[in-house]
Amino acid sequence: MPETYRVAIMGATGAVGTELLDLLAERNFPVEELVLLASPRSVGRELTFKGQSIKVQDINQIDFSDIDLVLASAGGSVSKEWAPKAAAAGAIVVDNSSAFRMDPTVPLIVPEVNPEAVLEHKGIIANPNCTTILMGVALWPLHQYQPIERVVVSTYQSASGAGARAMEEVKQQAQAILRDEKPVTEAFPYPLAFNLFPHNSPLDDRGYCQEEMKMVNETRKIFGVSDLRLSATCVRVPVLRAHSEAINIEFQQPLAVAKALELLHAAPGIKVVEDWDANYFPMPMEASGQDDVLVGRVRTDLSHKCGLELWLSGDQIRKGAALNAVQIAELLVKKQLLKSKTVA
Ligand SMILES: NC(=O)C1=CN([C@@H]2O[C@H](COP(=O)(O)OP(=O)(O)OC[C@H]3O[C@@H](n4cnc5c(N)ncnc54)[C@H](OP(=O)(O)O)[C@@H]3O)[C@@H](O)[C@H]2O)C=CC1
Ligand SMILES: N[C@@H](CC(=O)OP(=O)(O)O)C(=O)O
Repeated sequence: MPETYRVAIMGATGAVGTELLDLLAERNFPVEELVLLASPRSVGRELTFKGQSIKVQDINQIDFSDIDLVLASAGGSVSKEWAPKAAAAGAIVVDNSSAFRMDPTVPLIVPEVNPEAVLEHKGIIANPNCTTILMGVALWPLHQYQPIERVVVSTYQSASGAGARAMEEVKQQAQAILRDEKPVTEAFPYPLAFNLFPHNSPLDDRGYCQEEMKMVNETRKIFGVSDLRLSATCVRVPVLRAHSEAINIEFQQPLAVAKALELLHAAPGIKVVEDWDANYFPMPMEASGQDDVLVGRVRTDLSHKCGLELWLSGDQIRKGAALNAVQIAELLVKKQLLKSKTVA
């Protein structure tokens, strides 16, 4: 009999949490028992897993020594409090928040890039930032063949990055504006419908916001290149659940477009989408719901002899968050690092 596991989802009612629930079912993850956790607001609410209704529980009432795997997706402060407790009780925590990503003792993993880092875990594994995951999947096969010197990336990020409430807000704003009413803004600082603005995370004194510096620092850690030169500009756009990115890459030596396409076609987690005659390239509407990162519009940078440019769209909630976390959990199973505890 294959081993089965007691799995807890922290933040089960959120945008990422509900996707985790769907993915565990869809990918037939070997679940023995599923424990759903959210804020006190949601205790008693029922969610469905494989046709079975499961009640959301209070995190304070859970004994983590009964749990084998925790998929944490309830924000940084909840993870900071609960992930170390769960790990100390013997569970492995795959944490979606940014709380532990840059901790040198915590592996930061994109399974298509650095799956072997799973072997170094000490109870907590961090899931990278969504824009970072999507870019990493696309850049890694190119970097393996021709080392990257420098990256300049501009992002076009969906409302889903700010959670389920923000997705609802952008829909409500669109309806209000179409009725000639003033849009309500709560999740975001400004109206997002029919608008865009630089990413709404705090700025540092050099003019970079947190999201932009996550792309720099997390990519360096995942690629194992501590001095990789990378500059990002992150922008929130009125799209529901897929992020797009325009990426300019400078390699050590020139990389032909045909070779780059060959590498991208062969790489895991990528679907090349381009029809130049039809001016058809990756679109967030088509990326939504897909597991693969859609990559296309690969062209030579006319301004630099070692430059290449590409465009991508990827589902922020899926590969940008929940799918990457479930793939890390699958790696733990495959490498026999996840142990099923005997519960009295
Ligand atoms: N690349 C990545 O890995 C990504 C990571 N994330 C991370 O995942 C987190 C969740 O994102 P998302 O699903 O979009 O956000 P949502 O706002 O949609 O969901 C938040 C979830 O956390 C729960 N929660 C809030 N406060 C507490 C608490 N005090 N105790 C227990 N549960 C709590 C909420 O429960 P309730 O419904 O009861 O309020 C809800 O289930 C983010 O904060 C971020 O850290 C998000 C996107 C990408
Ligand atoms: N990157 C998300 C926000 C987020 O959840 O990021 P992180 O997981 O790094 O906290 C966005 O689009 O805004």
